[in-house]
Amino acid sequence: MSEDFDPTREQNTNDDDELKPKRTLADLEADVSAAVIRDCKLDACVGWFSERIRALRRLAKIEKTADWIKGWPDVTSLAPETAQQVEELRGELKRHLARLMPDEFTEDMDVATDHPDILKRLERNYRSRYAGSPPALDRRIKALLDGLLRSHEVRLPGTHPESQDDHAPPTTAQEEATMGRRYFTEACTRLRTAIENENSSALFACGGSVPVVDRGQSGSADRAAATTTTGPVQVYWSTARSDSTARKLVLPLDGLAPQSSAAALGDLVADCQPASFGRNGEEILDPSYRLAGKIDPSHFASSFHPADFEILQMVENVLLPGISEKDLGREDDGSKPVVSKSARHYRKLHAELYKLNVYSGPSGHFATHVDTPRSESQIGSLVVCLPSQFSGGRLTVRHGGQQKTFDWSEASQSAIQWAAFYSDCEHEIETITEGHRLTLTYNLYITQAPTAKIDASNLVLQPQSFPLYNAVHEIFSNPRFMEQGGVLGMFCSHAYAHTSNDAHVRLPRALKGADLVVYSVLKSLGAEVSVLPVLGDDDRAVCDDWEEAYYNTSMYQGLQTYFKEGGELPKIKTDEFLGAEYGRKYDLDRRWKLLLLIRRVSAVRCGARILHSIDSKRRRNGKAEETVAGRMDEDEAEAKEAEGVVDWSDGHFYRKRGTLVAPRLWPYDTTHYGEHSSMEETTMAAWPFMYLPGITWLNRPKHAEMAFSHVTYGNEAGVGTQYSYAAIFAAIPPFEERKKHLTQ
Ligand SMILES: O=C(O)CCC(=O)C(=O)O
Ligand SMILES: [Fe+2]
Repeated sequence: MSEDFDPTREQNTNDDDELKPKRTLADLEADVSAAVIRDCKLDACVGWFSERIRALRRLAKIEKTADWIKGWPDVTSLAPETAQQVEELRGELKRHLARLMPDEFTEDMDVATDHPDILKRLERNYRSRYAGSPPALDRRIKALLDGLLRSHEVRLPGTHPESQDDHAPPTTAQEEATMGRRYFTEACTRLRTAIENENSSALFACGGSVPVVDRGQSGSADRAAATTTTGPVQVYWSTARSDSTARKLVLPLDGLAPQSSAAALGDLVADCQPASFGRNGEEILDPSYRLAGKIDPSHFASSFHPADFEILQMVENVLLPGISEKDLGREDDGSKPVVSKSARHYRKLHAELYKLNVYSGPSGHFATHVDTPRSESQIGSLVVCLPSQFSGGRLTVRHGGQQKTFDWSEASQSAIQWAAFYSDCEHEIETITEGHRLTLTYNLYITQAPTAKIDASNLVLQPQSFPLYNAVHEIFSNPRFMEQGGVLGMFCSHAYAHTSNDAHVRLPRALKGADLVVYSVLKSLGAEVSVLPVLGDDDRAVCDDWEEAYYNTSMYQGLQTYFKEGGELPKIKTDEFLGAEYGRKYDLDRRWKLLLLIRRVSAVRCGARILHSIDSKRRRNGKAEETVAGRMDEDEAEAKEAEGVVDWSDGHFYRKRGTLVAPRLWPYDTTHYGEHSSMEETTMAAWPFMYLPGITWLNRPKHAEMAFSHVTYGNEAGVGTQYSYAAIFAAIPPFEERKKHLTQ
């Protein structure tokens, strides 16, 4: 779409009056709202009826004839009892219509003859793809819908008795609104800062060392020393070319025994194969990127085991907060373990030996990379550096603008040193200038039965101990902040395999670092929290309905006429998926409001664009007054002021975009659906999502994951790929409800 596209170009007139729009954006918003509300009410009534009539047919075991597919069966051909039931349902439909739209419908109307429009809707509904088995809605997405609905309901035009604050002097009400808005923006900014601080202080890597002592002197009876120090380490290896007898190396080198000599170390180094690394799914050898040797675990063994030194417990304490000695239920004296089942159950690490690597001076190194996860449950990597003299070779791990460096050269001869970090953290090994840096690498997996029930509020056992807690507590304590409830969205700080088959059982349990803190803090303060995928970048959703609408000529031309000539509002194109189904089981009023909430309406944004074009034309003619362009600029300035915080509070709910959110974690998929369908329909078929307006986003996405691929046809066949982002959503209860969580 070109910025200077000017739809009024062909009009070639200088007459300003002719160019002056007959309607304003506010007119359009009001008209669109009215039209969409009417549509939602109609659809809700029709959907309600349609479900009942379908259930009735199934119950009466009647075949699905054309008659029924129309949703309006001919009662004369039915058994009297069924005919009566159909009539009762029709009566109910009329009552519903008459109640929701008294200006248009009455109870004594004849739907079939007076309202063919309703019959058409009915048939469409009856045929709809999801008519049979609507996807189940889980508790968490319901909480989001509730939160959004509650926070918008008061602002939806025509859904509440107008002028509640008619009695208050208008200026006071206005001031109050402005102050409320200012507070909201300011509170969101503070929240965002608190989350960022949490991100930057959260640990993503840890390390330690185990000094090598001469066991002959320290004595082996000392049990404490057994876990805090180590004797020399033995490494056994074999190679394909050597005979079957294993070779042996004892580290650190003592230069006395043949197996602890420079020659033995030289043998091991010589028996290594060049170490590759993964790039675009391929194993690559590129010494400029990685210069190292490796031995696979099938060809070596060592006397070192991380479990002997409680290294895994230490890593668990840092990378899986929530698991501590205390949480594991050990009494202080270590005697009677009182197992807190939940804590023990949740998050433990399992280490799997992956490689022996040797980085040798003067040029061994490994440039910045991220370790390829070997499975969806891999959460991190553990590197154990065996005692062997070397210089250089610092390991630096980075996450979210922070970094941690492990310099093992100084104690390289005298200790086993180790580091562990989350899998998605970038890291690099600087050049080894001298000696040999030998490491054992382990993949760290999170272990629990994937079916274990999750109550993630317990994951971080003391959410109160985090500074974020105080920030959230304070903000939640203010009735100005989402007084009616609302929804906060935060993109995850770490990457997760969130489009894997079992992601929905692993998350939120596998949340890392600050993500878990955010999750637990919000949860402990009464929010309903979930991790869900978002398609596309916050409000700039993947399926650009704006572009679609822009080029949808009938709507576009209709809107032009609407503005220029004061014509009728064109038919409003809307899109919502899962609409009726998501309203199922709710009462009728809730149902139409839900429809209204999740319906994607692009007419207002399309109209704003058209007005903008007209404005530019008029400006060029030198007669601009207060223009839409000016208003859009103002909006933009306002948005900037909020620094990306999307604020719903102005109530112009068709002017801002919503977010495409999948109602749960879907696995990656591929589809051929794209052949004759729009991108949006294809997305819906492969990866169903909901359009949710009014989420307050506190940050921007960081890690994308492939959501689905689709084969495209048309001029050129190809494969398209859609990405999604894991985000934490918090449905914030209304002030009155959340007060009870704020007592501490
Ligand atoms: O040896 C190290 O410090 C890190 C090794 C590493 O990054 C790897 O093997 O992927
Ligand atoms: Fe690595």
